[in-house]
Amino acid sequence: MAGESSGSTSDAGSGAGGGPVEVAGPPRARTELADRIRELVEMSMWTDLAPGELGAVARDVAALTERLRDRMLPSSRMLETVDGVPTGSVNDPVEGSGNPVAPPLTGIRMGDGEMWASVRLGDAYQGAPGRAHGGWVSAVLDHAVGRAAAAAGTPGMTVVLNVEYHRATPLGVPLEVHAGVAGSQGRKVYVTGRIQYDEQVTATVSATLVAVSGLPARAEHTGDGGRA
Ligand SMILES: CCCCCCCC/C=C\CCCCCCCC(=O)SCCNC(=O)CCNC(=O)[C@H](O)C(C)(C)COP(=O)(O)OP(=O)(O)OC[C@H]1O[C@@H](n2cnc3c(N)ncnc32)[C@H](O)[C@@H]1OP(=O)(O)O
Repeated sequence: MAGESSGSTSDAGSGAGGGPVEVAGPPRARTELADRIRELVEMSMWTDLAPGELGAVARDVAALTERLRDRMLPSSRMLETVDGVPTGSVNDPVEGSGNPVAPPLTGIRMGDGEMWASVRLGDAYQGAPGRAHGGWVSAVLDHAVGRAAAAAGTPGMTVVLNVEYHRATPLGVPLEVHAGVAGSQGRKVYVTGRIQYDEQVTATVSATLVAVSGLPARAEHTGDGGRA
């Protein structure tokens, strides 16, 4: 996979010069499909079509789903492997640009035990009126701390996630996400992180992860979906 411009990611970790490493995107056709589905979801929240027209749109959507069902993998993309290693970043429900459920994360940069990314939470992610749902804010931070731990070469599972919501996290704007490993003890890896909008930190996280052997220290994009 290494060296391919689409469908593979850079190693999680520092670049040759020690600086952050850009993470390449997945195959364009998969991102495009997921983007169009995201727009569909968002528009379903805004549309004021009459019920009869909504019914017709629903039938159109069902027809598109049938078209996708036409040719299926033996198991869902969530379980796809590359060289026998389970991978997740394209299909991840937080990060994955190929997963329409994901906001997703964009402009991901990996450093040594650190990650940075942007995310825009659209109207579908609203909790309290006009602000992002706290569960999604937590999900973004959980993912960020997982990536930072993996970037330190100690991929693991979150066992503690303490999120503090300092102020409203706004919808529909580019938010900046950062997480970095603060220390470790045995298999436990301590990671802190934050989400901010326009220099204002809206939420912070302090997490403990337990390093689990067998998890990949790098995230690769999946298979050949969308390239054909
Ligand atoms: C995760 C995939 C990473 C892939 C990386 C790929 C590359 C990067 C790409 C993309 C980034 C991906 C980012 C993913 C983001 C998603 C993250 C999630 O959704 S995580 C799901 C929620 N968390 C769980 O479901 C864990 C549930 N817990 C467990 O399954 C077990 O506890 C497990 C496997 C984590 C550890 O179990 P044991 O049996 O191996 O180990 P024991 O001995 O119980 O614990 C080890 C140490 O941890 C402490 N510990 C365990 N739980 C603790 C807790 N709740 N609080 C404090 N310490 C705890 C223990 O006291 C022990 O400490 P002492 O070594 O004795 O000092």
